[in-house]
Amino acid sequence: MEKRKVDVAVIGTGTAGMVAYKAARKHTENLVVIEGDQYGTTCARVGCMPSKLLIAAAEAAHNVTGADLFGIHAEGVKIDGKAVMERVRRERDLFVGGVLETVESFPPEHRLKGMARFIDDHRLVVGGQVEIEARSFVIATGSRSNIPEFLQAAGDRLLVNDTVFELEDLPESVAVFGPGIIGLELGQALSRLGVRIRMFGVSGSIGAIRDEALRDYAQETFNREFPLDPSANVSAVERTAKGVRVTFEDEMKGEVSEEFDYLLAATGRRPNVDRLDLQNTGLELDDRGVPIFDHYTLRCSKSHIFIAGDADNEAPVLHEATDEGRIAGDNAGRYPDMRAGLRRVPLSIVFTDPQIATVGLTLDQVQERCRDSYATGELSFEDQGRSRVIGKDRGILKVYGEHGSGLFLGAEIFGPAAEHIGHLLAWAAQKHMTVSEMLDMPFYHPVIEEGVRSALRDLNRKLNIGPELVDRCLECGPGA
Ligand SMILES: Cc1cc2nc3c(=O)[nH]c(=O)nc-3n(C[C@H](O)[C@H](O)[C@H](O)COP(=O)(O)OP(=O)(O)OC[C@H]3O[C@@H](n4cnc5c(N)ncnc54)[C@H](O)[C@@H]3O)c2cc1C
Ligand SMILES: NC(=O)c1ccc[n+]([C@@H]2O[C@H](COP(=O)([O-])OP(=O)(O)OC[C@H]3O[C@@H](n4cnc5c(N)ncnc54)[C@H](O)[C@@H]3O)[C@@H](O)[C@H]2O)c1
Repeated sequence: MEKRKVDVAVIGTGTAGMVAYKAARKHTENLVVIEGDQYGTTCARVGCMPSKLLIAAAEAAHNVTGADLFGIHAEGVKIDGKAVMERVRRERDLFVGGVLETVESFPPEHRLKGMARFIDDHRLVVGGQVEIEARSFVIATGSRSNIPEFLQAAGDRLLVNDTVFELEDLPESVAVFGPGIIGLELGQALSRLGVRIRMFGVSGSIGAIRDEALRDYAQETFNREFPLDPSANVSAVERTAKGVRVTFEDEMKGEVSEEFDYLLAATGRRPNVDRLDLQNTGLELDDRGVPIFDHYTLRCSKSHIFIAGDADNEAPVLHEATDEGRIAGDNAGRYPDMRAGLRRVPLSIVFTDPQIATVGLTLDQVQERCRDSYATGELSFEDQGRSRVIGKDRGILKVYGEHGSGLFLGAEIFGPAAEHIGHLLAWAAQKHMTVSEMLDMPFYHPVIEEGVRSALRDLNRKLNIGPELVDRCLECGPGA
């Protein structure tokens, strides 16, 4: 077996791994970045980018078919499924191409292909052929779909995010399992592109929404477009000659069987740490087998091993993978000297319509931190001026603030432009602004952000800080 000795070994050449490699390389030229599968990253190849491309096509279709609201009737709308999927792949390949160029810019002696596993605290075997001894490591192995056993009965008609974008044409029908982030984004997009879908959940959860009222409202909203049961009772999944048959309990009809072309499993993801043979290291693991690590240094236990991205199972989104890769790579490079890295205010956005966004502390974290010492401001987008003008008037915004200090703590949104409002609120939370300070900022008219102002005013009133809330605010302009 070939043996190599390096300062730093980065395991995984996804987003976190590539950023970690670049950060570590500022400290040493004797390093290696390992990839066990394809280059190109989950985000570009089978995640963020192709899913957003499919959603963009769905939005275009929805804008046409929804134009009736404005008195505009588009006749004979035709969705060309092959063209839709071709564009998704064409644009996706451009994003992947950009990543591949970056990987190819790394010196060949720094790149290694093969699955890595630990044989002890300082040594890896890669692809069964190369032994790497390193002073420090970064685990950046990402995550993969977690598919419950009973869904495997769908056989070759079982889709996950790795395979769905490879479909040549849009199918006629898809059973979507998991009304989480992936299921909602892809399921709604498929539905808007004319695919018959039905969505099944187990735990009552919808897209990680914490607030019960918001969750119920979201369920009702999605149910206007496609059937979604977040607590479905599914008794069987079978492969049939045509596709997949799902047997489930319908509230009105009792036991029902429905046939679909495909079954899409969007039932959560698991970190890729189970194939690293971590038992050969001295790392302390949590109950999911993920190394215990420090949030600011990304150091696992008191070791020379760091972890970043989806592998650590903390905040499996792209900008966190990037931040964590930078911190972990820098610390692996400078080890045993270490630095606490910048961790940003949590921000999550789900690209459904209406969108879902969570900012700062979640409702349960607010309750844990403040007990009864917090208040919730609220706004319904149903009578928000700009939202009504553009016909995007479904939604609720909830904002949380602390009694006494008047600090803005966090927010949950199911509504229009949540991707933008989420950023606005995240920036305010990271700057530790009080609700009053946020209300001192300018608000144009007529914009959706005026709804944010209304929610903040409601919050300040409930915190006994703000001015009295008036029913019809004249200075706000009509509909604000
Ligand atoms: C459908 C979908 C849509 C998404 N949409 C969004 C979005 O809109 N916005 C957002 O912020 N996030 C989104 N995400 C999440 C985002 O894609 C991930 O958080 C991010 O890509 C994680 O990056 P990573 O570097 O941790 O993992 P990856 O990019 O998966 O990289 C891990 C790499 O490690 C390799 N590897 C694994 N094990 C080994 C081993 N033992 N040896 C060697 N190599 C190994 C893998 O092959 C892989 O290349 C989405 C995810 C999915 C699935
Ligand atoms: N816009 C974005 O930022 C974006 C988009 C997609 C994915 N992601 C990331 O990917 C991660 C994984 O997404 P995900 O949607 O797979 O996971 P998720 O945890 O968001 O949702 C999984 C859903 O599947 C349900 N479920 C579990 N077992 C089931 C079963 N047997 N039958 C039916 N439903 C079942 C769960 O109750 C949950 O609702 C997310 O946490 C997110 O961080 C982010």
